[in-house]
Amino acid sequence: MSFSLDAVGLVHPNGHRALQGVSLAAAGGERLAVIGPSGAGKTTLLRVLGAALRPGEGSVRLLDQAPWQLSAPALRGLRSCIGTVHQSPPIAPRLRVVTAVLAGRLGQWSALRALGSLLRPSDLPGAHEALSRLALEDRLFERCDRLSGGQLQRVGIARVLYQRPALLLADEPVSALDPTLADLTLQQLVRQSEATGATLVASLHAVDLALRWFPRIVGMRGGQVVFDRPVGQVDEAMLKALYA
Ligand SMILES: Nc1ncnc2c1ncn2[C@@H]1O[C@H](COP(=O)(O)OP(=O)(O)OP(=O)(O)O)[C@@H](O)[C@H]1O
Repeated sequence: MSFSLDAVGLVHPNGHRALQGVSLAAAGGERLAVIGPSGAGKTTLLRVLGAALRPGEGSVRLLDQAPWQLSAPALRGLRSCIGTVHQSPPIAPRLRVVTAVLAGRLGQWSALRALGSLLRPSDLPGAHEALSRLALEDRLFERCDRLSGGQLQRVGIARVLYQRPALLLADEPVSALDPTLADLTLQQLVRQSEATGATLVASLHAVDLALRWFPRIVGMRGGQVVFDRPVGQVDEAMLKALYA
């Protein structure tokens, strides 16, 4: 199993319950889209899958490990095998695009190599290849604060493609992109999953994109999974009820 959640519940520090009784599992290489209205708990779910949030209830296994029973170094090692595409990527504004992309492998490199790469980019062909998949190769040496929101979002995705994680999580990965780029970007995420065997979980507001690119659709509402079906079994009535 790539991940499995059993009866997971999570209450945020302000007392707001974001997840309740969530059970969900996926085998390596599966591709799931998580859809549902704003506030349904999609981001919270992805943060649990990224070992960034520890739920108060239920059990979590990620890449065959129980993250919250690991030592700190082992947890860091597990996190380096999980890649997250954020809605707004956490990228320092003054960083050059090439450095931001190469940072995808910082967790896998020795401290010396990581430091060296920050000072002098060590794998230009790798960064170029990841950026060219998102039509951004001409921005290799641009500073990140000179990019548009959509370009920055694609740099964040190139970084995760370069990382080559075993579990690839994408939180609204195409929210800042026009329809053509959104399609190209999802195609690249799917290709990555096919080429590397990575499990891909993406939260999406664009239901049409979820249905086009993902074989399995998970509907969330009010912190709960309300359906989990192969795409061919998701119909209009289910979508209407989900967003009602
Ligand atoms: N850090 C936090 N502290 C307190 N409450 C939070 C926090 N993060 C999320 N929430 C609350 O938890 C619920 C689920 O939020 P979450 O961001 O997971 O939903 P979502 O489905 O991703 O929403 P959206 O589609 O708008 O991004 C919401 O009611 C939200 O207000």
